[in-house]
Amino acid sequence: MTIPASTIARDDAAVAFDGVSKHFPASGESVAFTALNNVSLTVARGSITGIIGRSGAGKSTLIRLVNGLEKPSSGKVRVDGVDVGALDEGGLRNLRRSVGMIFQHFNVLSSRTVFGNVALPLEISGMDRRAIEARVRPLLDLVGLADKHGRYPAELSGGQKQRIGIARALATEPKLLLSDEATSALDPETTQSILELLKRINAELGLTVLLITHEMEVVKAVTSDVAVIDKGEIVERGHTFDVFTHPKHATTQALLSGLPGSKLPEAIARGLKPAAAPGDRVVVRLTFFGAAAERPLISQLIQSIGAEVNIIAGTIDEIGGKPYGSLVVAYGADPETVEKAERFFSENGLVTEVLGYVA
Ligand SMILES: Nc1ncnc2c1ncn2[C@@H]1O[C@H](COP(=O)(O)OP(=O)(O)OP(=O)(O)O)[C@@H](O)[C@H]1O
Repeated sequence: MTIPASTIARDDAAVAFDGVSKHFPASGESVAFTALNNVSLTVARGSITGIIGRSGAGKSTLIRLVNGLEKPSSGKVRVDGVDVGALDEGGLRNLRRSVGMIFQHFNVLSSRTVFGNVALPLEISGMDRRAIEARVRPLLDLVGLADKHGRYPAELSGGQKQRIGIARALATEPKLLLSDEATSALDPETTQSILELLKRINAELGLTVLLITHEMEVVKAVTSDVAVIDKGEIVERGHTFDVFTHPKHATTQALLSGLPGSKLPEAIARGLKPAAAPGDRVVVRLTFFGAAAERPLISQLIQSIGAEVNIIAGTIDEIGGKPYGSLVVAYGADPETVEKAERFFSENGLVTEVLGYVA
């Protein structure tokens, strides 16, 4: 049964998009464009929710609707139950204080120290000096910049600049943090440390995080829930573990194929054939989760089919804290072996995908 988005209780939703479309009218040289088409989506309070899509899919437009930088052409965006499109200037100012945002290029002010950058939104809101000190110091501790409070951004690394961005976003004690490709300009190691920080903030402060990204690695590392956006439409959504282990839409499958560990060795990929000739071997990807990840599956498979099994590629990983494995194996493509193997896979609850055949 499908529950219409409009009847879902709002209480658990930090953000709710209800049939949201966004059309940009033609102007000058550019033709009219529909950036979002009838998007319905809820972001659960306390979750880290990822929205992933390719360049131009509509991610930034979606996130800009949340803090009122854009208004929907139709439909409603609610933050904490409040209809963003109906807010006046004062309402929008209040909303933006309760919604923090971090950016790909950090957007820190080079003329201000680390402390001065984090203090800025509080100065603007008219907070007195002592209260600002009391608010900013613990935030610098939280993001690991306490010893850098008097430094200027030019003296800091990209990861440290993003830590300023995060502390500044948290200064007004928001309930929701929006992250617009916040790790896209960082190297993989720094990305991991920033993602760890976001996870800690989510757990310790109970802050809801809505992040947009084009990187599946980011979604895998940090989110509990994910929505896949393609050409302005949500094409798949769910718990991150479920979407990663059973991707249904071609866009999700394509985005996942870029993850390290999911690729076949080049030499094998080149030699794959779509149909078997006599004596060929079938190449199969096995995906296993939870308890299956801890069993000696390959030795059991060899016993069951009574034939040789080659291991071609394999990866063990964690998605949303749950173990997950992917193994590519090859065995005889003769009907008897294939039937025994399929029986073994179904008895053991393994998800399988035939990738092709090799000589
Ligand atoms: N103000 C605007 N006027 C006209 N078209 C726009 C406007 N803003 C965005 N678009 C178009 O809407 C589409 C979605 O843009 P958006 O920036 O939301 O995509 P995105 O998924 O965030 O992409 P990227 O990852 O490249 O930033 C794009 O084709 C873009 O050209």
